[in-house]
Amino acid sequence: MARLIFPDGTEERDRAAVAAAVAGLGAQLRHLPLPGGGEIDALLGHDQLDAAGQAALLAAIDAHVAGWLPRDSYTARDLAEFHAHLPGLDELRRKFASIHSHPDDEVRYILTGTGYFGFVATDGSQSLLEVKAGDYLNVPRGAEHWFTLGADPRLKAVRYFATQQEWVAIPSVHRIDPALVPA
Ligand SMILES: CSCCC(=O)/C(O)=C/O
Ligand SMILES: [Fe+2]
Ligand code: NI
Repeated sequence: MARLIFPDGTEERDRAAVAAAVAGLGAQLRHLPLPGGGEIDALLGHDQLDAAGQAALLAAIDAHVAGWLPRDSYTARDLAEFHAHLPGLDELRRKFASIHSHPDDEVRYILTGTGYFGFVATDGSQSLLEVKAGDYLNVPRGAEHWFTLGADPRLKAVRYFATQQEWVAIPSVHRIDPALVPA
């Protein structure tokens, strides 16, 4: 389950407290465990799926989230796959690991792996949310945040787009608190 990490090294692991803190940041965190076994597990086991595999995984997740994420709440979705041999991984890491916002809600459903979403509160304080499989996060348009992968860069997430069909970022004047930058 998600945990919040603060610059002083303290953490919050209580599920309700983490969700409340994320809500206080203007985002929404929910948890929907993935269905076990069968086709999904086999697909999640591949670091990089081909187009047919990606389509099959997205279709399976569509069915899984149908009651949770109404189809009319997004116009497009795609599968983000990160792993150590992903071409351009370092550039992607740099792109995501600078504070930015989006003109569209940033809606992510984590399928496998571990990732970190950083947030800037209105008072300027920063915190890091660790997310894993089954975590659903909605960062509303305009909310300042960043994203980093863990030491093991493997992560798969479905990205849902409410309006534009692609990733657009608006840079922030803020810089990440050094205490929240991985050593
Ligand atoms: C977990 S999906 C990749 C990260 C991303 O799309 C984004 O905008 C992070 O802030
Ligand atoms: Fe983002
Ligand atoms: Ni700001």
